[in-house]
Amino acid sequence: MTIEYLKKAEMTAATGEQDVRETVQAILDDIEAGGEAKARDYAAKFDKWEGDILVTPEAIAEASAKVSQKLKDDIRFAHDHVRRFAEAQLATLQDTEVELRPGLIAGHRNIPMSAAGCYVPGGRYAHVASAIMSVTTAKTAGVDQVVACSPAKAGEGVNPAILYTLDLCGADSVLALGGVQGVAAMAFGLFTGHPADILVGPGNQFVAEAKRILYGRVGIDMFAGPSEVMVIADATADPEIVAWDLVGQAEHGYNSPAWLIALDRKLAERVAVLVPELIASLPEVNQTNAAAAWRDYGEIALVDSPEAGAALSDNYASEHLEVHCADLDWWLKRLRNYGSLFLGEETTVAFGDKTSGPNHILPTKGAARYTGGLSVGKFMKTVTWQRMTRESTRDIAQVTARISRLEGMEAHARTADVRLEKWFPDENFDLAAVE
Ligand SMILES: NC(=O)C1=CN([C@@H]2O[C@H](COP(=O)(O)OP(=O)(O)OC[C@H]3O[C@@H](n4cnc5c(N)ncnc54)[C@H](O)[C@@H]3O)[C@@H](O)[C@H]2O)C=CC1
Ligand SMILES: O=C(O)[C@@H](O)CS(=O)(=O)O
Ligand SMILES: [Zn+2]
Repeated sequence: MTIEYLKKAEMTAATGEQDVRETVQAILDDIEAGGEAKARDYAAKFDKWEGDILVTPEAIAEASAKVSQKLKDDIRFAHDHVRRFAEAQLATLQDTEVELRPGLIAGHRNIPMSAAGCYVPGGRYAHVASAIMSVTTAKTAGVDQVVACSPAKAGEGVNPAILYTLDLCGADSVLALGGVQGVAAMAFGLFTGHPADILVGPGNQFVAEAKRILYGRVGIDMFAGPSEVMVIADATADPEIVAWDLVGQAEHGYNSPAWLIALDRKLAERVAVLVPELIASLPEVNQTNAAAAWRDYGEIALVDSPEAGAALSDNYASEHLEVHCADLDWWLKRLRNYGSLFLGEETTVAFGDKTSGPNHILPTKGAARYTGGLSVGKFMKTVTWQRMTRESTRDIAQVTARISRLEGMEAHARTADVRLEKWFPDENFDLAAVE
């Protein structure tokens, strides 16, 4: 198996991690000590926003009135797919119970969390689709209190289309806060009195790191940082479509990796020429983002077999993975590590990002090795229960007492002894530790 890099990235997803960690920890400590006033200070400092933090129903109505009917229809179109996909996933989460031995019944229940905090990014772009992805999924799962936050722009507030969307999807409250201050406010219940049980949603490196640091005190969906795309393409692929799909995600920001694994040299060389040309054709902000991302994080690797391509792809565990190859079924079966998979050139990451249905809040920085993206299951706790008849305790209590004594846990053993004494007074049991 050989891998030849036609373009190798200078930077990896881990570049600059330590600086971000220190910045984020300092802001979190400050807000934990200083509460709402400190959160306001950071909104003023980073986003120049000094207006209301808790968005009022009147402000939401006013913002919604500014959104055109055509855009409302498009948002509803996307929302309908995301909600129906989430409902289909919910239907697969079944409670269960089983009789493990006569009289011993054990089960599990899926219980939605009570409060969720949904981060909706808004620094560079107006992430309307992210609002749909998190809030709709939380509400479909049955979360009672859904608090959303999104950065406000100086003099304008939160983007009107995002406010309309959050309201449509069922957010219970909305905070005009972004970055670490938004994440902290949702975790600590500032402005709403509803501290989040789980924080979800994508964001830049500061947002993703804030969630990571808070994990443990609250649940998080996953590490959903700067967007990544990988395309695996063979000689059957259209180089222009491949190149656009790489550029399509590189525009997210200067630190968004776009990787190509090519099974054909001609295709790889053509894409290498096309990508900078396509980037140059973009509007200025998008061009600046994508050019930096491609320069520092872009890669083109040439491999000599599908197996080598699949193995390399699994190492990267990309957030988004597109396959433009013959025999898509082989790839579907073989690939293991990705946030979301797009099979064939008829689909593309942007379709998934905006409208098609499966969630776009997905693991980055290799987290796809151990988790998938956001789904109703992330808002659920699968908790277990058990009950037993007195008769069934006879065997369980004896084994429990013996294992507990072997472990040196005498009080555990006595909780078994006491039951056997009370419920089977005429019987003798061997309750000593077994060596
Ligand atoms: N993994 C996923 O599923 C997805 C990831 N994304 C990613 O979300 C990100 C969105 O990023 P942005 O546009 O920046 O919006 P954002 O809303 O995530 O971040 C903006 C906030 O960052 C904070 N900030 C900016 N500079 C800072 C600094 N020097 N120190 C501390 N805080 C600072 C500000 O408070 C600002 O409100 C992109 O990286 C995109 O790729 C977007 C959608 C899905
Ligand atoms: O990383 C992601 O999932 C993004 O590509 C989603 S969006 O383009 O911001 O909608
Ligand atoms: Zn995208």
